[in-house]
Amino acid sequence: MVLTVDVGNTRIKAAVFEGSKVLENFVFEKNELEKKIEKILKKFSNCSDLVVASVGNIEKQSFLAFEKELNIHFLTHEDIFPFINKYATPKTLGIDRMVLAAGATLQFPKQNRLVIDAGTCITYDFVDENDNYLGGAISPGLRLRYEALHNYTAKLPLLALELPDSYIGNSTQQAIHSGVVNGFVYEIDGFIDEYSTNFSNFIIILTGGDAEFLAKRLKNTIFANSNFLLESLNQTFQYKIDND
Ligand SMILES: Nc1ncnc2c1ncn2[C@@H]1O[C@H](COP(=O)(O)OP(=O)(O)O)[C@@H](O)[C@H]1O
Ligand SMILES: CC(C)(COP(=O)(O)O)[C@@H](O)C(=O)NCCC(=O)O
Ligand SMILES: [K+]
Repeated sequence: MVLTVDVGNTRIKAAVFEGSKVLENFVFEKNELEKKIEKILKKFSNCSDLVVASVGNIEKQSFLAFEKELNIHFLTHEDIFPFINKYATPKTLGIDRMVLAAGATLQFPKQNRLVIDAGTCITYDFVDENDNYLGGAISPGLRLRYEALHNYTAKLPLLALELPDSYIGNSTQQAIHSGVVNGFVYEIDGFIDEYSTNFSNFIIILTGGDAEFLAKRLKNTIFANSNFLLESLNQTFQYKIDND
């Protein structure tokens, strides 16, 4: 059994895998890390490996307490990945993006793949049919857009996510909802259109905390898989064992 842990900038997501099958999923806050992992390992005492991808401010040291119980694999860009990394700054590429690209490469062979992760940030990652990782884009996520408008202005309130009535917002609140939610959806549809113009035979994978919300609202039909990062983490680990 393998315990996978994804430390994002908002929350921690974890899952226990038996082979390629998910046994259970968990979501928790950063300050609950040790307590939650302890609890998971008590329930799934057959876990032999803990695999972590962290882009949050949690480092390897936070997991060393569990070293007696299982093997810790804290992934970095120095690990082995199934794609050719063409990013101009491979050392600064987020490990979450590397894991997503690895999962896309392994799960969808011989085709162009675009992974969109709508989390704290929206990340776009493109791996072509020859398994070259080319890069993508980073932009503010849904929650971050609401917070940025409030934090960097004097007059804009902090609003909770709400569907806008129209693209023409007729009040401050509606204008913010339209700008944030419609802007978010238009951006993603715009990127998908751009990729579609330039590449054929490509698959789109949508994941992250806002994936379900988004999938229903995009012009382009794509299926969301909120668990894609954790599944990819499990696959990246299996790939590492097979190829090390
Ligand atoms: N319970 C929740 N707590 C925080 N964010 C949530 C929650 N449910 C949905 N979200 C949405 O998920 C996004 C964060 O996604 P997530 O994948 O958890 O981020 P990260 O991987 O960067 O930590 C936010 O933009 C927010 O709109
Ligand atoms: C872009 C990110 C902040 C996204 O983080 P997330 O939204 O998943 O919490 C993360 O992938 C990161 O820190 N990347 C480093 C820069 C890069 O990928 O080029
Ligand atoms: K992301």
